[in-house]
Amino acid sequence: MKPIIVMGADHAGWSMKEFLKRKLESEGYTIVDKGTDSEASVDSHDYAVAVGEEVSAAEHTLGILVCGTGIGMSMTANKVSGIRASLVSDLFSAQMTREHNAANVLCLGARVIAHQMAWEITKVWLTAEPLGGKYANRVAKMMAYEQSKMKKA
Ligand SMILES: O=C[C@H](O)[C@H](O)[C@H](O)COP(=O)(O)O
Repeated sequence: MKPIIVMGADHAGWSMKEFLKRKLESEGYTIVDKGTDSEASVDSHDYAVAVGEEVSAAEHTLGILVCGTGIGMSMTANKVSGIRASLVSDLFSAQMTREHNAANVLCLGARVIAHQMAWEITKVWLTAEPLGGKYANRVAKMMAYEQSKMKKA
């Protein structure tokens, strides 16, 4: 079963988000678009939180965030509990971040890579699956640390 894809972008990433959304819809994915809807200047933070919270709350859901570099999106999304967001610019990392790190949000930089490269990365990222075993144990440690900090707060 294909995951639901929650997407978000700031003004710098809007065009790439729209491109990827069309591609994903043509491949049969269901998209939840959290905006933005134009190239008017906005703050990436708002979209990273909106996508992160939805991915964190819902089963069988993955997120894709696009800003100029992908950096602001990834930094902010990783503040949301349950989110493992990774900024990816190459195909090997796209595969590894799913297989080894079980990333649940993909961040892309529209001022760093071309639209077509973003689509190639997205396809690899969505095809790769977390490998489990020692990798799952490492991800579990990561999430246990987050949970321990939340309890103290
Ligand atoms: O990490 C942040 C992103 O790259 C933003 O897309 C970028 O900072 C936006 O810059 P500006 O508001 O100057 O277009």
